[in-house]
Amino acid sequence: MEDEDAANLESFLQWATELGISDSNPSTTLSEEESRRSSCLGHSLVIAHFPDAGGRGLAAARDIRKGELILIVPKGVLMTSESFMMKDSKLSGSIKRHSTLSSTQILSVALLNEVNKGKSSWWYLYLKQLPRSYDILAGFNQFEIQALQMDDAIWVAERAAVKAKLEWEKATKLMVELNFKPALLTLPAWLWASATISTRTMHIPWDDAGCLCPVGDFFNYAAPGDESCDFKTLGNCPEQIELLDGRAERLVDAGYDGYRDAYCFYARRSYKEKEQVLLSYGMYTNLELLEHYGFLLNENPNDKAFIPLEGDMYSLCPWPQELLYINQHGKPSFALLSTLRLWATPPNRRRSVGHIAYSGEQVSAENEITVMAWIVKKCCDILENLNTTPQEDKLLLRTIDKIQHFLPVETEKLPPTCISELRTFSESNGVTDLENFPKICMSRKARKAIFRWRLAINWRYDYKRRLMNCISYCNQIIDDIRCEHGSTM
Ligand SMILES: C[S@@+](CC[C@H](N)C(=O)[O-])C[C@H]1O[C@@H](n2cnc3c(N)ncnc32)[C@H](O)[C@@H]1O
Repeated sequence: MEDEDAANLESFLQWATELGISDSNPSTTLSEEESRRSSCLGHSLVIAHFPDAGGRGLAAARDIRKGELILIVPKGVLMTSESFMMKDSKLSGSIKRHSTLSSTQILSVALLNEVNKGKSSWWYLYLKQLPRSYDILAGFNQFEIQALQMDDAIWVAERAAVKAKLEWEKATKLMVELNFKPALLTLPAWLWASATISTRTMHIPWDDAGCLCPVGDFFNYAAPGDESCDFKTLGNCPEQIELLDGRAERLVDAGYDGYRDAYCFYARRSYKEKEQVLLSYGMYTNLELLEHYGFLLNENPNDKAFIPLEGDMYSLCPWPQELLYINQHGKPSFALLSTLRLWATPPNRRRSVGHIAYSGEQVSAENEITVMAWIVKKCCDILENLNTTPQEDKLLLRTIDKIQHFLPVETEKLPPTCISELRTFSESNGVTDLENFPKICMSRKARKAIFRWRLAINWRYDYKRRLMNCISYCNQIIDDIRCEHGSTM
């Protein structure tokens, strides 16, 4: 199987090379040896495996400077609804008769249409490189969704599943017209196609659904941090300036370049040889990464924990609700604090102190204590009402580690909540006897189910840790104020 995968990858890279995909900047003079190279990779990038950071990905083939052009994928190789239709008049004619389908539905049908062609598809070698399954929320079953525990997260997952099913139902007539094989008319096939699009497409200006970009879609993700454009570093890379995101201070590491007629990828920072070269797909919280990409980051600077507020609080907030959150270190956001400070002010004084609250200043020591105490109580209430404590989640994660490594599970040492969740998981995978637990890892399907269950527990554990950090943060502020103003506060 590994030999077969390696052979498939080699054929794919040969195909990509013939079609003009290249990791060399055309304006760079290559050595004779490099010019003879038969692969589109090897000058700037090589395919490598990163078990803890996305699996298959691209590593630096040499030291790379920030801003360097590292990969070019010509327009002709991009898979877009337009390019699919150009190569297939039957598809194009049928799609015209289904004008109510969204651009993403059309791209999903077009992708499945290529899979339906098997070896005769022009993109066959690329299609063989696509993952066989995905872990995005739309594919979670009820048990996996409930394992998220938080109502908001459960709602996001259920919405994703319902949306995918509705889109599939609406596209079925077109897929029947196109004579898809029965297996490709099913919901699992649709979920595969829409997950391929969700996890791998890149933005193009002429189609909202984006494009699939062979080789370019091997880049794994790093969250955008503080990478404002450093013009001094870019001095040697004038082409990068063209990809500044309109506002001239934001560096975009990939984009369609109309001048080159190609998708171009630039290094967002400097890399040492063999380091993984990463791409920022956008700014996402961990729940959004799970929803759209099927993974979580241990350290995500853009992660946010939301807590439900009282109805009258929202009416005092002039900012969008997404700004009312607790950050990854447990600190309430500027908008959340400002809103709560105003809410904790008697209604007849709100007008006069509004400008203080909205500028992010404390209204008074007393007001600050009320706000911090409210947040502490809210976080404690949420934590108490969830099925498991963070410590129990940690135990479950350790237990899952054992299961994944085929080690025996000592259920007698686990608290009842963990046993109950283990039992529900095992029953939903056809094992009634917990002693036999490790055996269920034998099947690929069960391994995937365990992986998704682990993702859900990981997400809720991170959420709870943020709330606990927030409780410590707010209690510390209360203590500091009391210390400063005396314990009567
Ligand atoms: C565009 S693909 C990247 C290439 C992919 N690893 C492959 O083998 O084809 C995006 C997918 O890679 C995985 N991925 C990307 N970045 C990741 C990261 N930092 N941690 C874990 N998984 C990641 C996720 O499964 C995601 O949906």
